[in-house]
Amino acid sequence: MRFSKMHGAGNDFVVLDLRSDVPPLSPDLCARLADRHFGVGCDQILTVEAPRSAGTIAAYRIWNADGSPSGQCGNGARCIAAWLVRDGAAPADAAFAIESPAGVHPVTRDGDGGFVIDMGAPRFAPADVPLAGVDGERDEYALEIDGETLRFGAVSMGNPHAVIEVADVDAADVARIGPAMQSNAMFPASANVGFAQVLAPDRIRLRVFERGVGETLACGSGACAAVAALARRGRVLKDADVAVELPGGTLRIRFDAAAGTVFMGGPAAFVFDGIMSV
Ligand SMILES: N[C@@H](CCC[C@H](N)C(=O)O)C(=O)O
Repeated sequence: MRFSKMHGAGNDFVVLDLRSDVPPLSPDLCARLADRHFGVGCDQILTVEAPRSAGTIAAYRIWNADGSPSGQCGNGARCIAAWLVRDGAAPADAAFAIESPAGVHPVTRDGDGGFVIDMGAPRFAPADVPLAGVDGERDEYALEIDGETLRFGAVSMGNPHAVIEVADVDAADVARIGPAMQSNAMFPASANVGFAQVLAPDRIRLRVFERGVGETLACGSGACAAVAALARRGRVLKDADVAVELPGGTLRIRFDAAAGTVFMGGPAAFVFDGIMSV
C-alpha cells in the first residue's frame, strides 16, 4: 500500500490515494497504519477519494489512530490540499474546493506557502454538537469532574468540540480532564477537548485532547472551535485573524461572523512517501 506521510503543525497523517486500486480500508487496518511501533505512525489516516460534488477536485475522509471515523480534520484539509497540488490534480496558484464528510471547503493559498481553508460554520446547537442532557443552547455549560466544576463551550465544526478556558495552558491537566470529559454522558459521540488560554483578543494558546488519539501537537478544527467559542463570549476578536499557538505550530483563525464561517490558515508539509505491506 503506497502512502504519503505528512503533517500540519505537527498533527501527523498517513495519506492514502483511494482513487486508485488499493485494498479495502477497515478500522483495523487504519489502526495498524497509525501504530507508531508496528505501522507507519500517525494521528490520523486521510483518504483521498473521487469528487462527490460538482466543482470539487476530490473528497477526503478521516480516521483516527484508533480506527474511529471523524467528520472533520482541519490540519488534514491543508495536507489534502497540498497533496492534490503535488499530484497535479489541483492548481498550484488558483482557488479550488475539496469535500470532507462535513461539506465542501473552498481552498486558497496563503502568503507563507500554506493554505487557507474555509472550514464552514461553527454550530452551537446542542443537538448539532452533539451535547446531551442540557436544556438549551448556551455560551457555556458546566460539568463536574472529580469534584471540580468545569465550564466549557460546545461547538461542532463537523466534529464535536468542548472548549475550556484556562488561566495557564501549561498547567492544565489535559491527560486527566480530556478522557474524563470524553467519556461523560453529556458527549454521546465523545468530543475533542480543547484547553485555551487567552493571551490577547487576537492571540491564544491551545492544547487539544483529541477523540480517538489523545493529546496531539495541533488540532485545526479544535483551533476553529476554540476561536468560535471564545469569540461568542467576547473573549477574542470576530472578523479578524486570531493567532492560535499550539504545541506544534501556530494557525491563523478568523471567525467571519457576517459570512457565518471560519477560515483557517496554516502549513502543510510532506515528510516522506512509502510502501507498507498489508
Ligand atoms: N486533528 C484534527 C481532528 C481529527 C479528528 C478528531 N480527532 C475527531 O475525532 O473528531 C484536526 O486538525 O482538526
